[in-house]
Amino acid sequence: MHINQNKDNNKQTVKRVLVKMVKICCLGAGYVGGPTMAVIALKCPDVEVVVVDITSARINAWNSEQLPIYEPGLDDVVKESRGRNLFFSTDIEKHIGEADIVFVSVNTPTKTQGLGAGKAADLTYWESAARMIADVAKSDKIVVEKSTVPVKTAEAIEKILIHNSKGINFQILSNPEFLAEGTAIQDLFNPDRVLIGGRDTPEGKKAVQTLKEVYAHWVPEDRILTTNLWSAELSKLAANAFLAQRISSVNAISALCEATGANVSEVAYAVGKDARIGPKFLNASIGFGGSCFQKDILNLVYICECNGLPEVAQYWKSVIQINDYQKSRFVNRIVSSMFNTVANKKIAMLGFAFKKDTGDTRETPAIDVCNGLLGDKANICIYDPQVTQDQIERDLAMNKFDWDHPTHLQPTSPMAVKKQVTVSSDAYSATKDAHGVCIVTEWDEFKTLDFTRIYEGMQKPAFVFDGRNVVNPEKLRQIGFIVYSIGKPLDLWMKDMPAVA
Ligand SMILES: NC(=O)c1ccc[n+]([C@@H]2O[C@H](COP(=O)([O-])OP(=O)(O)OC[C@H]3O[C@@H](n4cnc5c(N)ncnc54)[C@H](O)[C@@H]3O)[C@@H](O)[C@H]2O)c1
Ligand SMILES: O=c1ccn([C@@H]2O[C@H](COP(=O)(O)OP(=O)(O)O[C@H]3O[C@H](CO)[C@@H](O)[C@H](O)[C@H]3O)[C@@H](O)[C@H]2O)c(=O)[nH]1
Repeated sequence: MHINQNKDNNKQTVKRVLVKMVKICCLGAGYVGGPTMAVIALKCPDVEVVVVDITSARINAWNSEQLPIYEPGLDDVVKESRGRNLFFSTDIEKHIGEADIVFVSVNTPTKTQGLGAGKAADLTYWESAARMIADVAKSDKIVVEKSTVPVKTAEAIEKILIHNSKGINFQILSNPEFLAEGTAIQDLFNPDRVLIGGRDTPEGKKAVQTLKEVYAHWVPEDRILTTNLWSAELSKLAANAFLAQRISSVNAISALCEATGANVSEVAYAVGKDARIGPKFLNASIGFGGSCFQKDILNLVYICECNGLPEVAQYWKSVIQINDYQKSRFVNRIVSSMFNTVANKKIAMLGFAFKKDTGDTRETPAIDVCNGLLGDKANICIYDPQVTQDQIERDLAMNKFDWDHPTHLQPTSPMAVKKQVTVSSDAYSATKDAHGVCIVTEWDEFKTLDFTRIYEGMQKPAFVFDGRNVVNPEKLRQIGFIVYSIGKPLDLWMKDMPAVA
């Protein structure tokens, strides 16, 4: 028995040695590439994962104690695998050359110039990644679209690769990412689904199976969906459009709540109790932000227009129009409540990130609120627990859409950093001597602030404008504040004032 056991062990060892270690290279060490690859490395110790990037500062940060992005749980995941089977490098050519599977998770910003400007996806970074893969590849590769791209991008990428292939076989897969920032690690550990689109050929099916085996290390098989390439690409755009549409729907209702005395939290709760609708993603807010929703809907709108579907394009465009309306409605509430002027008044802004638990500020509604208030000559003092002063200053000096390019390629606007904006290291100093406080990010710590202390330090009348419904308006009114909460019955002070000037 002892001898047999040894034989079995030997057989397994031989089997292990014969199975070649799968090597993955990911182009793009950003919010998607970094966490996604860190989780693959953690869950698949038999796979070597190298994340590469053209921005060396980002790679240096991934190799340091201070990771380049803030994401709960990310530090532990990276520390567990880094140096074992997870590596971060700027040697792009070497690692593409050695990889079996190449993920491409580079920026796909909205075009700012030329055909489709303001709507279409800018595929410059994707195309240069594809050309680099074709240039340096010496063996067959599976190329995986991880970035969010227009439908039919795989076809274009395939053409670039095949026309430059030198006899190498490339299989293109679409494997869009559905993680949300702030919950990226739990989303990756326990995804609702993993979607893999591929060609319906024997080679295509084999490539799908290879990628499926990577995810099957920890994702139950029934959650790994396989489709054709175009369905996978379109599902990603459609999922984001549906999610954003829910927010615009509840935000549109929030305006009606304010006009009628209904309470948007009660309405959303009652509506969400319908099992067909469901309770999630119905929080009225100052408007959605983040690098994805607006960009991806604009991209969808452009694709509809290009396919001769103007009515469908208009339908999705209205989701963004309501979002813009919600942001300007918020600014107008602030200005009209404060005697129609905020000139030279200190307004404290609590939060700047586009949602809690992230330091990401891409397309954050805070930028629009700042610009709206600055247009009315306010002095703004900002506090966010995760966003640096440098980032805030860059955001306020940048032109729309420039934020979504690699950091070292971001054009800086000639506009000087605004003198009317200061940044504080805590909520109490930010609100000291302020006329009004606006809450733009739903950080948990804002729920437990000592508002009596804040009230005492402020100018009177003291206003709170809660764009995230994080404070209890009644409790704040008892302290003495005039309170505006999105979609909630209006303070007597605001009853007859116009919501939109
Ligand atoms: N952020 C999210 O939550 C999220 C979720 C799902 C999908 N996506 C999509 O994933 C893609 C990446 O998003 P992100 O948020 O990670 O962006 P990001 O800006 O954080 O990261 C992209 C990285 O790609 C690098 N890069 C650009 N061109 C390169 C090249 N040719 N070779 C190597 N590196 C290159 C950049 O330097 C940058 O570090 C986008 O298409 C986005 O829409 C994002
Ligand atoms: O009920 C809600 C839910 C969200 N938001 C806002 O909507 C924006 C986006 O939030 P969320 O979707 O949670 O974060 P993202 O990281 O932008 O994730 C979205 O965009 C990613 C990029 O494509 C997708 O992968 C995710 O599935 C999709 O949720 C933020 O400003 C939120 O504050 C609301 O206002 N109300």
